[in-house]
Amino acid sequence: MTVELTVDKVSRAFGGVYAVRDVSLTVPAGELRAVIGPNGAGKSTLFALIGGQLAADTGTVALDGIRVERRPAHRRGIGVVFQTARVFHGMTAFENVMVGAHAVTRAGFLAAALRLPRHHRDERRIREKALTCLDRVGLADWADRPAEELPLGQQRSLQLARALCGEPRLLLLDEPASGLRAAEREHLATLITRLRTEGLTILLVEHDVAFVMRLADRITVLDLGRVIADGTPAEVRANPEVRTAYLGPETVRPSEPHPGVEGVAG
Ligand SMILES: Nc1ncnc2c1ncn2[C@@H]1O[C@H](COP(=O)(O)OP(=O)(O)OP(=O)(O)O)[C@@H](O)[C@H]1O
Repeated sequence: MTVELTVDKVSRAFGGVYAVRDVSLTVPAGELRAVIGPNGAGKSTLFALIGGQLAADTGTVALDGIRVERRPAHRRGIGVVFQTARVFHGMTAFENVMVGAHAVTRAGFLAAALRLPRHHRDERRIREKALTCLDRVGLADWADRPAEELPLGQQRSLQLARALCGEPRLLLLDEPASGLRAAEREHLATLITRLRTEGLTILLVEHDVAFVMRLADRITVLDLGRVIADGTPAEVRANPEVRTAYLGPETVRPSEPHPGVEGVAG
């Protein structure tokens, strides 16, 4: 089920200004790749171009060599957890995940409306799948709780469960650790690592550079819409261009560690 992601020379401009320009990257199957960069570097735009929430002006996106950039988001086989995503209020954790699972049943609306046997089979399958997804993120015991009552860390896990129910081959996580407390971050880090071990290819945008350095196999660094570095966490940490992008040219001295890029990473 693992899949390789290839982004080739993707660009997208807003009002004549490039948010993402000629970005190319390859994430081998089963890799956990982080994308970092200063504010406005183009990280969220790049994610939306890969996930299909935004159309690219030029360039291609392929999964295992099959181009998907013209497909709508729900037909790309990509699960996305957005920075701004919220759980659905007034629904239990289980029902929240059911919404994700419904997206992948094929029998669809007509079968449901006519109450065909196929619909009942599907419904049972969806319920089982939703429970499995909750279990995968450690929320099985919380299935019947109203989603909005879960602590923020568990709401994030719930969003992950919802994305997993769409049976993605690639997972895009946009700042999944933002706003979480230390213990919740730890839990999330363990969960993401486990999903990767289970065979998912994962792309992660995160401002918490320490979190990223610990988790990622490789890191791609964006600045002003372009890729300025790509390498292992150690390579990226040592890259002078990356330090300059984060701090600005005047403030960087080669011998000086940068708290964002190096200091926190130990
Ligand atoms: N819908 C839009 N309309 C106009 N400009 C946009 C739009 N989306 C993004 N931009 C611009 O594109 C550039 C890249 O934005 P983007 O949100 O992708 O960066 P980012 O790296 O995710 O930033 P942050 O870390 O602050 O979330 C910014 O200059 C932003 O103002």
